[in-house]
Amino acid sequence: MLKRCATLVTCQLQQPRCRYSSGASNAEGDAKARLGIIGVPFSKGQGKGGVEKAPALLREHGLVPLLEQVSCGQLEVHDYGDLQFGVDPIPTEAPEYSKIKNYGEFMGCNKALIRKVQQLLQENDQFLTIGGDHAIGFGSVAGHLQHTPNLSLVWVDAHADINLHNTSESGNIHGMPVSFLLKELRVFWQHAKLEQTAPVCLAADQLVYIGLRDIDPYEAYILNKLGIRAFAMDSVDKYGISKIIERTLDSLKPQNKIHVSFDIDALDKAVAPSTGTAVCAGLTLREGISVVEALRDTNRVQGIDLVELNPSLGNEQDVNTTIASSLEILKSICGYKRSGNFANIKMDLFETVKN
Ligand SMILES: NC(=[NH2+])NCCC[C@H](N)C(=O)O
Ligand SMILES: [Mn+2]
Ligand SMILES: [Mn+2]
Repeated sequence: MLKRCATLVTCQLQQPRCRYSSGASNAEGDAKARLGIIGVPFSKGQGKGGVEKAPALLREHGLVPLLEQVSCGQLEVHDYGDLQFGVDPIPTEAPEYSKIKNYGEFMGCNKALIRKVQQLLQENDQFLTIGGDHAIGFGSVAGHLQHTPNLSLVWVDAHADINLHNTSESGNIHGMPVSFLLKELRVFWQHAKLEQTAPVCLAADQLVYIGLRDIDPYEAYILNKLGIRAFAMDSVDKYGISKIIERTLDSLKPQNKIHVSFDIDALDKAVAPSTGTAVCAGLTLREGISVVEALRDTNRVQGIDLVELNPSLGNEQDVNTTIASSLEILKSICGYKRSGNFANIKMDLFETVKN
């Protein structure tokens, strides 16, 4: 019996070895891939305090060892701590920006993040940005774009976050980061001087949304006008998540690296209640995991954001549920296989049995 088991394992060694598959392959073959983590405790993109506590909380819940463990020893995780940032002045020539809440705080933080992400990519194969609210999606993706101009962005979210200063109903800048990234919308932000801080921008055809179900009217107009691919929850329900994943992968240029910006409110309230703008009828945890597994398996994911986990919202059970879901998403994107993997087992255990 045990002998058969040993044979079975030997035969199956043909299976591709486990490696941290979500990104650039490592030049030295067997060398571990490096993942750099940066915490961004920014909460000024919306009105609810508490979201700034998420990076420390995820670390307390063992984020770093967890990611090293699920990558079956193929990943070295480097935690760069939390981003330090200041406040930028509001451009005097743009009094309309004062309609946005905390523009100066937003720019101060994102400029620092743009620089930090470039450093992370010089020193690592992949990076993970932990928010904070989704306003930091601008700096994270913009920093990524300055390092790797050929980039596709998968924005997993209940919201499109593509408002402009003059279309936002709330004035909350966590509902706007995508508009700062797109080439086609730069003209609306001309006083932000983005050509100095983030000259490389994203083409609308390299953005895909998954999970949308709360889109403002002007956002719907922008998505339509720019022909942006958006798989809202009605499409997920109509076609099923596997079809949506297939269509997402088909739409990404195969030579491009991938940035996955995951807003935890993409998931259903039942599995992610502790978030500032929860919307019902979202992705199940299994659907969320399937999305990130498929992206990971392309071996092209180079940047990841996990945002909008707010431990000050809901009761203790809500917070624990939301932390657990966040960790499941991050585990899967960093290499955890639900189908199991044996790439890093000690083969000599089987040798002993055989003899
Ligand atoms: N990252 C988020 N959770 N964004 C929610 C944005 C909600 C709304 N569309 C707004 O602009 O205010
Ligand atoms: Mn968002
Ligand atoms: Mn959202």
